[in-house]
Amino acid sequence: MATLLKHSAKYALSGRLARLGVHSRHGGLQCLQPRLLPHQRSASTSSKILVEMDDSTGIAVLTMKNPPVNSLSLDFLTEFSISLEKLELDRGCRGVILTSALPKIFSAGLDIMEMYGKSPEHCGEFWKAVQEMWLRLYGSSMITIAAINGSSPAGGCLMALACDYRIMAENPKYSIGLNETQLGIVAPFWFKDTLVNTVGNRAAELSLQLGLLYSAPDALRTGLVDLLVPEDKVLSTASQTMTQWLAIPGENAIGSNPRVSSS
Ligand SMILES: CCCCC/C=C/C(=O)SCCNC(=O)CCNC(=O)[C@H](O)C(C)(C)COP(=O)(O)OP(=O)(O)OC[C@H]1O[C@@H](n2cnc3c(N)ncnc32)[C@H](O)[C@@H]1OP(=O)(O)O
Repeated sequence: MATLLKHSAKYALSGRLARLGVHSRHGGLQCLQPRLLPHQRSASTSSKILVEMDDSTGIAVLTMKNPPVNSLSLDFLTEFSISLEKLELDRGCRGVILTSALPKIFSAGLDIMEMYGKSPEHCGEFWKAVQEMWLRLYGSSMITIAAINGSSPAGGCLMALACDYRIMAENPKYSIGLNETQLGIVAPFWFKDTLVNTVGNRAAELSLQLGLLYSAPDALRTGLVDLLVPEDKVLSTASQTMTQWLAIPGENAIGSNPRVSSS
């Protein structure tokens, strides 16, 4: 089941890339264009996502840049999933760091404008894109680390939860959590499951029923994030942590993850 999830998530979107006509030097699909530095390459794969890949380390940094708050619109989610799929198909890429280009905000969650006054067809497409984003991240065969450099409510929190490890800026003004209840909506079961897998049953129950948004220190206490660091160290710490994870022999860091190995 675990392997199935990994593989189905990995290949579910490959048809979309093929339709976009993006091909690679491996005979598969192209990840990124070459850059001037010999050991690195980098490309802005879309208007809302910047992907910087370091060939020498196998680490890619995926930076969300969808002002004003990195809300997860249909366009954004589509670009996000395509960017992640390109990295998944790049044999040289072993780890992805997810972060934000915007000051004070990681992601404001689902784009509220996508959910009101839209046709059922549009809502269906939007919801499918939300699920694809989650499947891509949660089922990734790469190590994924969220470098949370700002607030991250609701769907933004889900994105972070879908990563293997979460490092947050230790700014007490930043908040994170699945606060859907406070918005008058119920988080879908797979939002809940992702939270339970991270913080455990009781903390997840309280968190979801009360729609709690945690300050960065409280998020660390409850296990919602794994590490707090000064704001200007979030990305560098994520890189160091990734290097440590990638040094685990074989694919053991992925294979030892209970969400993957026990299902
Ligand atoms: C149908 C079932 C769905 C179940 C699951 C749902 C999951 C979700 O993710 S629902 C979305 C939940 N997200 C939120 O409720 C976040 C709301 N936003 C905020 O809390 C704050 O905006 C902030 C903490 C993210 C940032 O605060 P601040 O820096 O003070 O910025 P502003 O509040 O002034 O916002 C700037 C600008 O951005 C617009 N905006 C904020 N959030 C969203 C969003 N989620 N979608 C679309 N647009 C958003 C906000 O309206 C402002 O716009 P302007 O007034 O035009 O400047």
